[in-house]
Amino acid sequence: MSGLVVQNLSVRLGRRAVLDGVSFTATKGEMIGLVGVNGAGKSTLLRALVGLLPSHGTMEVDGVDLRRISAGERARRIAYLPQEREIAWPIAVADLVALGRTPHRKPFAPLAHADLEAIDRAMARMDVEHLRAVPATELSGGERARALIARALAQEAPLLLVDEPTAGLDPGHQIDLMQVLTDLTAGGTTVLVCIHDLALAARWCSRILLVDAGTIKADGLPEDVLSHEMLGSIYGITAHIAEVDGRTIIQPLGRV
Ligand SMILES: Nc1ncnc2c1ncn2[C@@H]1O[C@H](COP(=O)(O)OP(=O)(O)OP(=O)(O)O)[C@@H](O)[C@H]1O
Repeated sequence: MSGLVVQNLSVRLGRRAVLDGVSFTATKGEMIGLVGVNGAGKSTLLRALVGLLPSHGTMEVDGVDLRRISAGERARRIAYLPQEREIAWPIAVADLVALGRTPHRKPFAPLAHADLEAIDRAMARMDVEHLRAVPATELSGGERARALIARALAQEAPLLLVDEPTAGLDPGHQIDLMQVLTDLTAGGTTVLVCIHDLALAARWCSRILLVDAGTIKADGLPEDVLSHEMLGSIYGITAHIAEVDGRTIIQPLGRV
């Protein structure tokens, strides 16, 4: 089938089963929010999908078994934004974003026209064009986050995995980013986004996977998964939940 198929995915780290029999499918053009408390296993799921962790179980993208393809082929199918925003050397923003094209290029080949277009598109989407020549080590936290997201977007892979992409972004850029991700899904990209901001998750995601202690505890529409009961039992919080223009609005209020 087209899209992502995950069946019985398990990850052990040390003596712990950090992911335990995770199964779900994501069809083309879905924007799926991964929510859950700290340590639930959300980042581990993304890292297993990109092959950064040893895992067991089935992982397929568009019918292709991810375990049977090279790292380069995998990188043409999956783009990944890690949670860490560290950039250790003073690479110019345009060169950082260009790294997203690596899976599409022959070793040492110059950037092709298609690469340059993808880089420009990604920088425009993340509003970092004006920072093109700035060393990444001289960016603010939010600017650095936007440059790193642009690098992932430049990869133009059919599956985009992003770990807390809105962390550190101002409210305007948070909305811009969620709109960019939505536009990508309209073009057929499948997006998995780890997100703690339940207001953004409810407003923008077409579906929510609730990760709890390494398993998928709930999988459904935001208004079904992000209920008062779930917010109380999983997060131990109360919230104001309303509907505006057909969208679920969530405002966390306090502890249960
Ligand atoms: N190298 C490791 N060895 C053992 N346990 C690990 C290792 N790395 C992560 N873990 C554990 O795996 C669990 C899941 O971590 P993960 O980063 O996937 O959680 P998360 O849901 O993304 O959390 P957060 O919301 O805090 O980002 C945590 O309990 C963490 O302590």
